[in-house]
Formats: sequence, structure tokens, C-alpha cells
Amino acid sequence: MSNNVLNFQSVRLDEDKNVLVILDQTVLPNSTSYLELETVEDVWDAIYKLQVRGAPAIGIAGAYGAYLGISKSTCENYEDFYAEFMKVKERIASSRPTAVNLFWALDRMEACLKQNKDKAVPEIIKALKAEAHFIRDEDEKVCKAIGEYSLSLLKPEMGILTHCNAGTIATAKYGTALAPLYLGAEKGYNFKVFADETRPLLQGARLTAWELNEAGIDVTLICDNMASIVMKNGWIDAVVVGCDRVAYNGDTANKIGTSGVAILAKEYGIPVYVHAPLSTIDLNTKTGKDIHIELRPGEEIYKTWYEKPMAPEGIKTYNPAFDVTDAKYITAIITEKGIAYPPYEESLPKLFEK
Ligand SMILES: CSC[C@H]1O[C@H](OP(=O)(O)O)[C@H](O)[C@@H]1O
Repeated sequence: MSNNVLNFQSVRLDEDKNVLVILDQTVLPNSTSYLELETVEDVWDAIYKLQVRGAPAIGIAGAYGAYLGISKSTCENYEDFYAEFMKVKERIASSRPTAVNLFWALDRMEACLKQNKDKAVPEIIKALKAEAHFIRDEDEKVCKAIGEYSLSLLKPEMGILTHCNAGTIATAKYGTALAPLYLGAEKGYNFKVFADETRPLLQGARLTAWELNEAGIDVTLICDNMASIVMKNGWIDAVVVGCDRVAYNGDTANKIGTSGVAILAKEYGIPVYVHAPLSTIDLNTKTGKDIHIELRPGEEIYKTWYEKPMAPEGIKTYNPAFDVTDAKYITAIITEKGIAYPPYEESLPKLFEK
């Protein structure tokens, strides 16, 4: 395995320029280019356009964006500074609604601000930058731990199906669902991975197939409607996916199409493993019915990737970015604190007590 793909940093703060540098995920795999984000609006746009994407990476970008938004503040008292911060937080929080990591990270930044309320504003700004760095560095450790727990469930020659991209570029490093594949490859495991292309934005084709190919991991790209045949052929031993929000009862929002893959896997007796940092588990959301599913422009379905529209101009569309996989279709939820099994209402809260 060549680990150069693990060296791609999807989000990092350039402290000299005081800008957020992101790997532009909308131009992969055809080019590797980086964008420098200076303002809150730059960060908002980059998250909305999925130039930076993936629940953990969105959270990290949100944290750094909140820092950038107040880093040049001229406020001289806490009350004014807090009010300025809250405007920045509210704006960044409006970029995408489903991945709970964005709100989790912004809440962490607000908590940091409050913990430092007795300091002078310049000192509070320094504390906020440090908190954003901590969130990023913590995510790398979290993803590696998820990979190690997940690898304990997999065997060296397994056939694996994955959907969307929960890879290293969707996080600080390693990814969530792809973390066991990278750690396994380092140990000489010979996984045979089938990557769903994941319409309409093709995160599977453009990002997962690119990541695994770069890493020298055996990957086969398939259309989303081929998941059943590869399972029926007996080529799949496990499904590994990421998540954007896990509810208290284990219902999980992930990229559109995940619930169909999970239902198919149940039919073929194949385990489905959701890979979830605790930062993506939202115990305040009771069930999947309570998860806000982002709706995106219909042009992504029939225009984005084509020279000419592939449907009548102005055709009615429905383009949910995520769907919810009911807990009954999820074999286990793998976190950095361990593996949760049903009933998730009991097992998930225990992980937060560790
Ligand atoms: C570890 S990434 C988790 C999750 O985020 C992706 O959504 P998007 O590409 O819209 O940001 C996808 O659902 C991944 O599974």
C-alpha cells in the first residue's frame, strides 16, 4: 500500500496567511487543487458546494471557519465579542443541515469561548484557534481508533462494498468507513472493495475509487444499481459505510442510497457496519424521523456532469442528499470508543460514558 493518499489534508489552517486551505473535492479525481478560504462566506460556500465535504471534515472546516470569522475582531469587551461570534456561528451553521458534526464543532467553539470569558479578546481568539486545531487533531486519532475496531470485524480476503465516500479526505485522516481498509492494507490484508459510484454527485466514483486506487487497494467501481448483483454473486462479505447523523435509536442518516444497500444486505445475510465518530452520534435526536434531510438542486441529477442536460430542461426533480437507514438494518455501529450492537438505545449512550 502506498500511503501517499493518507497525506492529503482536506482541511488545514495556514497560520502565516490566516486562511483555511481545503482540498477542492469537486475537481477530484481529475485534478488535485487547493482553495484558500479567507472569510466566513468563503467557508459557507465551500461547505455548501461540497468543495469540503464529509461529516468530520465539515465539522473541522466549521470550527476553523468560526475562528477565521472572529480572528480579526476589534471588539474590546466580551459581550460584543460573543455577539460577533454568534453571528458567525449562525451563518456557518446554515450551510448544510444534516451532518451533526458541523453543529457539534460549532458548539465546541462556543463552549471554548465561554470557558475563556474572563480573558482579554486577543487571548480568547488564541484559545479559539487552539480549539479548532484540537478538533482537527482529535479527529485523526478518532478515525484511526474506528479503523482498528472495524478491522477486528473484518478478515484479510473479504469482499467489501462501500457507498459514497467516508475516506481520508472526508476527515482529518484515515476516514471512517475506509479507515479499516487502510489499516488492513498496512497489515497485508487483501480486501476486494466494490465502490458504488453514488449518484448524483458521484462521491464513490470520483473520491472513493480514487482514494483506494491511489493507495493500491483492490477497488472495483460499480453503478449504484449493481449492488444487488455483486451481493447475489457472493462477492460481498461486509458493507462498510460512514454516516452523517446517528439517532438515539441507531437510525442513521447517510448518503442517499445507503438505506437501499442496507436492505439488500439484510436480504443476502451480509453485515452492515456503520462507522461513526461519537461526534456524529446525536443522542438528542430520538429517531431517524427527526433527522433533517438536506434537499439539493435538481440540476445535480441531470446537468452537473453532462455537456448537455440529460432530461428536459426544468423537469421536476427530487434530490435528497441523504436517506435514513433504520437501525434494524444495521449490524453494528463502530466508534472510537468501541462497537455498539442493538439495542442501540442502550449501547450508544454507554459509549459516551467511557
Ligand atoms: C466520513 S464522511 C460521512 C458521510 O458524509 C458524506 O456526505 P457528503 O458527501 O454529502 O458530505 C457521506 O454521507 C459520508 O458517508
